[in-house]
Amino acid sequence: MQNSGGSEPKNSCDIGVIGLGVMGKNLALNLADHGYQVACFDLDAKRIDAIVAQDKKENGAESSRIVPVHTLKALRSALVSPAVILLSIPAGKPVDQVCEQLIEAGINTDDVIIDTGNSLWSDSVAREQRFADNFLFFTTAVSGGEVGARFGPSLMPSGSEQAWERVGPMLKAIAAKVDPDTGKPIETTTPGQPVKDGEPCAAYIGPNGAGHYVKMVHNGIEYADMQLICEAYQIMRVALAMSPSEIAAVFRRWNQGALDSYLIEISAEVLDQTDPETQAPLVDVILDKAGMKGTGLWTAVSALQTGSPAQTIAQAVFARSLSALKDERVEAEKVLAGPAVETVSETQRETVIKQLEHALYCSKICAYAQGFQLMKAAAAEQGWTLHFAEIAKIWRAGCIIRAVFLQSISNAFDRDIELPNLLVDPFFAEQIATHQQDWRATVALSAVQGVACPAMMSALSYYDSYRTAVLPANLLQGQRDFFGAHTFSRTDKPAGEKYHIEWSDPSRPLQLI
Ligand SMILES: NC(=O)C1=CN([C@@H]2O[C@H](COP(=O)(O)OP(=O)(O)OC[C@H]3O[C@@H](n4cnc5c(N)ncnc54)[C@H](OP(=O)(O)O)[C@@H]3O)[C@@H](O)[C@H]2O)C=CC1
Ligand SMILES: O=C(CO)[C@H](O)[C@H](O)COP(=O)(O)O
Repeated sequence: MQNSGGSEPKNSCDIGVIGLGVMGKNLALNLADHGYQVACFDLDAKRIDAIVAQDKKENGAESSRIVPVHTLKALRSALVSPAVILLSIPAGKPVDQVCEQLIEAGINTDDVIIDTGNSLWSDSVAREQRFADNFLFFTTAVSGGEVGARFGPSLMPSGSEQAWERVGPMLKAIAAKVDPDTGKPIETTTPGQPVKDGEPCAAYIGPNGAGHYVKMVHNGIEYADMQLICEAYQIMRVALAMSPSEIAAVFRRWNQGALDSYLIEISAEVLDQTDPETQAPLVDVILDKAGMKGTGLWTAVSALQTGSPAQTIAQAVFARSLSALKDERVEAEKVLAGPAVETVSETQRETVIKQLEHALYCSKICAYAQGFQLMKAAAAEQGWTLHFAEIAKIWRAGCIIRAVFLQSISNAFDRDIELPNLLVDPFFAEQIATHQQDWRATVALSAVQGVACPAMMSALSYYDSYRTAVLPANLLQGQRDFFGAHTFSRTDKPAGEKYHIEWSDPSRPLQLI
């Protein structure tokens, strides 16, 4: 159905979209490219006009494939029954408000509302229960930013299987696609010519909450991946005295190998960009205060709550927090001493860059290992059955962390569905064994040079802790028992048996508690 923008048709649209911001507008156009009739609503009528205009322009047509609607009631009336409505609005209260307004607008109990925002996973669990008598609340977390939403995002759907049966074909259609033979993304950025073949980067994750949890961890990994790349940049910039464009060239080279990823690719683009106003490298005029919307923070909090070690992800969050203390850092630089060292000589440069490439790769393996370990812990806690090979597969294209490396992760979980940690998969264990000396040399160099690399260092400590059969937690347990009678288990007795030393008694007797 074509629409000139004036009429509000009845019962003909396949799907409605509420919220025509960065993501919603592009998801709607993506749906239209796949042949769905889309009714679009936003609080701001200008955004509704804008999507109609953009659609006409992209298609060189007189009329738009988008059906504009100006009230939620009109939106519901425009849709076939049972209806499917996709929300692309800020997470939190707005989602509850719009759900309430949809009830008032006459939504039916068998209509499906899909929240596509970065909602907190526990909110999604609560919403399904809260709205159970009103409609089917479903979610699909989306990754891929503006371009992903337009031409193929990675989707992490969750909710009732009944709703998934209905919305699955639509979500699979608009998702990014991967060549099943190579595992590589099949890309397009041409409006009206969507990729139809290939494996879709959309797979049912599980009950409500599971999809948003997986997306949250995706973002936590995204934070770590970005921070690790930034640390590699900083080491080259400070310790090797390289220019942004020289570093961009290194990233482009790395992008041909194991580090091949969207984030490396865009980092090179950013570093090569000149500021149109000053002609300086753009990176030098971007203020070094990192923003964040919260999903990485939620991941770190969840890791702490589930007792799942995800220090590299947490360090990436802290690195953003520390970056925000710009004024304090400027003052601290004037008074706090760093090491008195020369930058690395030009003759050493290539060796150090090779070591850095391997350090980044090993650290990245650890960040992903932490993310998957966290999802495993959460799945056990929540009773979800998460298919990790499938999750790695749907991250191969469309999303921000898309990378060649995800195929290796998927293979690892295919080899062993119960794999406790990616680090012990034979492929990854061998990769780290091969490259660990370079990783250690890089971390040592950064310490000697006084270049902060919190994520890389924490990843190495994670690796060294994880491979250590006896950690100093034995001394820690002794300390706890000393000051608080917190008891300890013994290596030579069943783990369930608790012991205490009567520390105040000079003879320090051992008691079985
Ligand atoms: N941007 C990104 O890269 C990604 C974003 N996301 C998530 O997707 C969601 C949308 O993000 P994004 O498109 O970037 O955000 P935008 O701010 O660009 O767009 C949000 C849209 O929602 C509309 N809106 C807000 N409140 C309401 C309401 N109560 N009723 C109806 N419409 C409302 C806004 O309307 P108006 O401004 O006209 O008032 C706006 O059009 C968020 O949850 C975000 O976290 C997920 C993945 C990637
Ligand atoms: O979900 C996303 C991509 O996957 C968003 O881009 C995300 O919001 C970015 O997070 P932040 O603003 O905290 O850096």
